[in-house]
Amino acid sequence: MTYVLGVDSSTQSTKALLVDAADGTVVEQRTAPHPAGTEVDPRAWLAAFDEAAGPLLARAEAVSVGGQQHGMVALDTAGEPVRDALLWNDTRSAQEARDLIEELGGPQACADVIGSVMVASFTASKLRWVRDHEPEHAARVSEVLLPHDYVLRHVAAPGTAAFTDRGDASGTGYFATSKGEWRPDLAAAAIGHEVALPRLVEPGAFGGETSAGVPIAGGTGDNAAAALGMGLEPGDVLVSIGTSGVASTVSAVPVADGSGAVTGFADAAGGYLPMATTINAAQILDLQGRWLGVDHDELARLALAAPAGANGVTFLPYYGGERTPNRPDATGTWTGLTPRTTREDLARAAFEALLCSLADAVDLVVGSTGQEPRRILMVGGATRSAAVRALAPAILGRPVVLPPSGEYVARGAARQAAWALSGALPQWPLTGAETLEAEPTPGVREAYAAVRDA
Ligand SMILES: Nc1ncnc2c1ncn2[C@@H]1O[C@H](COP(=O)(O)OP(=O)(O)O)[C@@H](O)[C@H]1O
Ligand SMILES: O=C(CO)[C@@H](O)[C@H](O)COP(=O)(O)O
Repeated sequence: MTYVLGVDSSTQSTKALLVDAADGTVVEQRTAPHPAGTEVDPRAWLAAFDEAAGPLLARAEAVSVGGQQHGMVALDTAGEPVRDALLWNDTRSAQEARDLIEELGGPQACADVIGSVMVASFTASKLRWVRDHEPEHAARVSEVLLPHDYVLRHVAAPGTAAFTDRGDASGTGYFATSKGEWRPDLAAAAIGHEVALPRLVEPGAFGGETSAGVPIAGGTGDNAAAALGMGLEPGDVLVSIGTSGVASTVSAVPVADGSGAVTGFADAAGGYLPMATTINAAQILDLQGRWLGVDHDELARLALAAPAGANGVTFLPYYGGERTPNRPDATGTWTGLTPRTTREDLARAAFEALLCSLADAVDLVVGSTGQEPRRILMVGGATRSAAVRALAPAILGRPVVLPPSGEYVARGAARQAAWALSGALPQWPLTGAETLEAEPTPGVREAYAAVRDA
């Protein structure tokens, strides 16, 4: 048996899968939590890697990591963090994103250069924020990595120079996505001086090895890894409901959407990954459960006991600011509350708001391709909820393919490692997927849209 190790270093936790390289069967699985917040000491991710993946590494013949995109890991000359990492869901750099867009010549020019219109999530805007608000930290920044690059360097033998891939690089704001090249001048313009950037590893190649000689693939961003893990094909739309809500698809040609609705990232296989991302997703349900004093199962039961439309209760779930639509300073807005509103209505409204927000993201991605999707697939932690599974096809207005419960980012990282090991992208069957169907409830989306557009 040849085993490969795939790791997802995502927003809330590290998930490690030891996988049979021949067919993708998961042999062992471990996780470790990450600290909460949008500003995190990145060394916590290294400890989480050691806890979750460390015990599996000795049995693997290759390893790779998919990581939360965009996070700014700013290091000094000794390779130590200058400050805590600012994550993709930290919106403090919204003005800096606008400034950088203007310096590039406006939204379309920005999309033409980097593939996307920058938002607060992008690494470059965070570098600019540090330059303008923490000049003493900015002056000490000598190298900038993304979360997965930082984890991979920890996994690699001491002295290995950091490496990354074009998928994750395309979310920085200083990478020319359609050309596949760093733009070190844009990184320097963001932070105020030149900084070292990780070496780019080609799709399906190794970038280094561990002290024990286990080869390490280039890794990638978590959404590019999920596309690999799901075997996404053109025409498929993947909806991921984790900390972020994501609608993504794969494309052979780059996207440059000057409206900013769809980001034109690269994927991990040499193509592109048009995406729309929300900042508020699974945690809408976490918060609602806390407010109602119930766990996830009870929240789902309450929601399914209320009628579609939650008796007129609707809300915009933009609690942490939002990115799709681009409202970094937004907060949550509830409407339709009356003396007759029940706990069931409140629970139902949470699922409907989450799914309406995701339906908006799906529409944007579908609109960018101009084609009705071949399949809509759904993954991520919140798909464990019976109410998400029941209401998703009704609100998305289409059947939804649900693969067996699993960690598809980590599976994608494992597939990347197996690719580099064998020299060919292995075909791993995805068996046991279920198709979820329900009568569409367009009225729910109309009510949500009315509040969103008010
Ligand atoms: N049964 C459930 N119902 C709803 N949400 C759930 C359930 N189980 C887990 N979650 C949520 O899923 C989220 C974690 O999903 P995950 O895809 O691992 O996120 P990330 O990759 O962003 O770290 C958490 O917010 C968690 O509360
Ligand atoms: O910012 C984005 C995509 O642009 C997010 O999708 C992050 O990549 C975090 O992902 P999760 O931890 O929620 O999976």
